[in-house]
Amino acid sequence: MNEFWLEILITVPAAGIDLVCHEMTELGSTGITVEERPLDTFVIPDPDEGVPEILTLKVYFPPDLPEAGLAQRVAERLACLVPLVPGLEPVVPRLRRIGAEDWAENWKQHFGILRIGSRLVVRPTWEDFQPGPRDAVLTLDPGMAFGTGSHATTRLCLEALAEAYEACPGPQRVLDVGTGSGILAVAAALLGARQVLGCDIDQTACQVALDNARQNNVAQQIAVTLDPLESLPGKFDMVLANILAEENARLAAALVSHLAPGGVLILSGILQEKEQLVIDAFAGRGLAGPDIRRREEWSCLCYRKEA
Ligand SMILES: C[S@@+](CC[C@H](N)C(=O)[O-])C[C@H]1O[C@@H](n2cnc3c(N)ncnc32)[C@H](O)[C@@H]1O
Repeated sequence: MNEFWLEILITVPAAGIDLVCHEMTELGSTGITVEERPLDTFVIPDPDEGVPEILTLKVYFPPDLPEAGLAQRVAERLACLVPLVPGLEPVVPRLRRIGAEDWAENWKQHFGILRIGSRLVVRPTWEDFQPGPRDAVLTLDPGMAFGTGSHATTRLCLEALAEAYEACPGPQRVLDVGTGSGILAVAAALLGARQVLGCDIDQTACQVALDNARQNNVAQQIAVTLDPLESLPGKFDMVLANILAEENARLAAALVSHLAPGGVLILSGILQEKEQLVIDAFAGRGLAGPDIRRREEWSCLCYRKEA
């Protein structure tokens, strides 16, 4: 692994982003980010949201590239683009070294041991933890799928799920729609579910969920499928869906039809401003609730199907 990277900041008119990225890649850059466009795989970009006219690119070069003259070469490439990109300024950018650990390790600081309710503990693989006698420890190495527990939507689901298992016995048959990393499915199995079915539209997520089930020794209780919710057989004592508000609303009939009488429905991934959209979609479907939990800008709605 490289010990450091070379980082250059360039301000670029929005219309010139593609051309500048192309030139920087030609110069040897192996990574570029746009500061004003943070990538959040969970929030669909708002098509009405205007893009700023001027954007800041952070361009990363590997250290084996000759450092001397790199900023000058970048300026020359920018100068070539000036006739094509009105407003582009071919200044010699400042170059700085950043430690590789900034990338590879720093994010781990934001993902530590998480205790949820009286028994559930989410532990990243690199953290040591001495469990108490009643602790259900979920060990997770975030793969290429959503769900570490640190996102508010997952956290809200985990809290609602853990609460459902405060009563004994907790839900025995569980359906996790949009299982992602499998974090909710694994949590349910560790807390006592006998049968958990996770489904996802993403094949990588299904694989990661299975890996996490194996890592936590609950693979026997968990099945994962790519099949769409509408085609899944069975009724469940708990249905979890950490998907977007619009998707929860679209799937309302199918989600409720998979609930056994008295079953618990936990809906997450709902921006607070979209709460009413989901409440309206689930009204008149024989459900009591919702109990609403909120964290940051997110809401989680919990219902119980009438027995
Ligand atoms: C926000 S992630 C949630 C992951 C995990 N359950 C958690 O709570 O952290 C949403 C997941 O739902 C999946 N998804 C979105 N729409 C879906 C649908 N209609 N059916 C099944 N999975 C869906 C996505 O592929 C993604 O893995």
